[in-house]
Amino acid sequence: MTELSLIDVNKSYGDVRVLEGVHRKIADGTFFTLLGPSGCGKTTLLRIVAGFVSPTSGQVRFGSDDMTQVSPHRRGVGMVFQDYALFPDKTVSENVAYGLRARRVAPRDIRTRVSEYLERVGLAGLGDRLPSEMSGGQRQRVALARALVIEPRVLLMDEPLSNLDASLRVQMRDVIRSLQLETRTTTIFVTHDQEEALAMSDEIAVMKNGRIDQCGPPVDVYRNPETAYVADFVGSANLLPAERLGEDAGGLHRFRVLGTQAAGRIMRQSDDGRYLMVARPENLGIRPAAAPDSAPGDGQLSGRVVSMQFQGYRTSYRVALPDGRDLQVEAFGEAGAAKIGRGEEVIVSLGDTCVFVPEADS
Ligand SMILES: Nc1ncnc2c1ncn2[C@@H]1O[C@H](COP(=O)(O)OP(=O)(O)OP(=O)(O)O)[C@@H](O)[C@H]1O
Repeated sequence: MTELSLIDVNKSYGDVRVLEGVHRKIADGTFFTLLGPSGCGKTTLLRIVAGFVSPTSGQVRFGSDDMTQVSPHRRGVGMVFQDYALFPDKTVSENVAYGLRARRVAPRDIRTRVSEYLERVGLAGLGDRLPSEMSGGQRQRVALARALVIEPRVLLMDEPLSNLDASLRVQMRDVIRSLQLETRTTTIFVTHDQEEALAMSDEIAVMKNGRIDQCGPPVDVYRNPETAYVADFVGSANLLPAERLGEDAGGLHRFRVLGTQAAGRIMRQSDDGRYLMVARPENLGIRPAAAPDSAPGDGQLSGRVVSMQFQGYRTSYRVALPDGRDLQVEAFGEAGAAKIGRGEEVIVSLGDTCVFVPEADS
């Protein structure tokens, strides 16, 4: 169990700044996810925590221990990689035993702990197989057992699910998260898959160009994105230009949005006073314009359905607005029962859960 501190971590390769001012405390036992597109610095940060890469400046601490100059094999980290990185000529048990042998644990204890961890990952009885005789999901379970059997201070996982097919990926999320909760190992998990990050994490750090753009529990990051980048990267979002009109009682701000008005919270102040409204597709309402009392009122926009996809429990609509923009709307339950057809005129209500972010990215 370890609290992990990243203290003003910077990394440059020549003139290229790969990490800039990464500063974060990760509480003991947290499942912490680094989420971002390719090239934003996730793997570099993970490798700095592991000790394979030295930061240009800054510190990595495990508890009160400064690990910045400590070599990787002395940090007590367990690692799981995308490509499993198992020894192909060693059996499953030998693979799992590797870290214990290196630590000179007594052979009898090694046997006990290896079978305990094989059981924990659901591979009891398969210890004599070679990795080549296992499926992708099973190989990743071996890698997980090998990383956890040493009872690491910190577990580091670099896109561990990316090589698995879609349904196995979803199943393995559960395996990894359950084991992490059982062992309470402080974990850093790298992914570019926002769904994976939302489903598994205690905290998500959304990275952009070597910086953490926003960090928080999944529900917070999803509901209260502070930038358009985060709103767009985590879940899908309609982003509409919004002109601030003033502040209501209760701290809500009133905006003009495409000719109508909407109120909501400002998540981060804009330097130039320009904002975007973030509206999640599932928070927008949709109804036929032909219904009685359907002139668009406050907080409503008129549009026309240009595409409709019925997906059972929900229906996804794309609604074209008169100014040429499209809105994505998701309707669930009865409202989502594909009742509105392609080409129909509709009224979209903006609802009261919209938030506002600066138009310009910081
Ligand atoms: N050894 C290196 N020398 C020079 N540049 C490097 C080195 N390692 C990484 N980089 C650069 O640092 C940036 C961040 O790379 P990193 O692998 O950390 O990104 P990432 O977010 O993990 O992306 P991916 O998901 O594609 O692995 C990239 O622009 C990469 O080209």
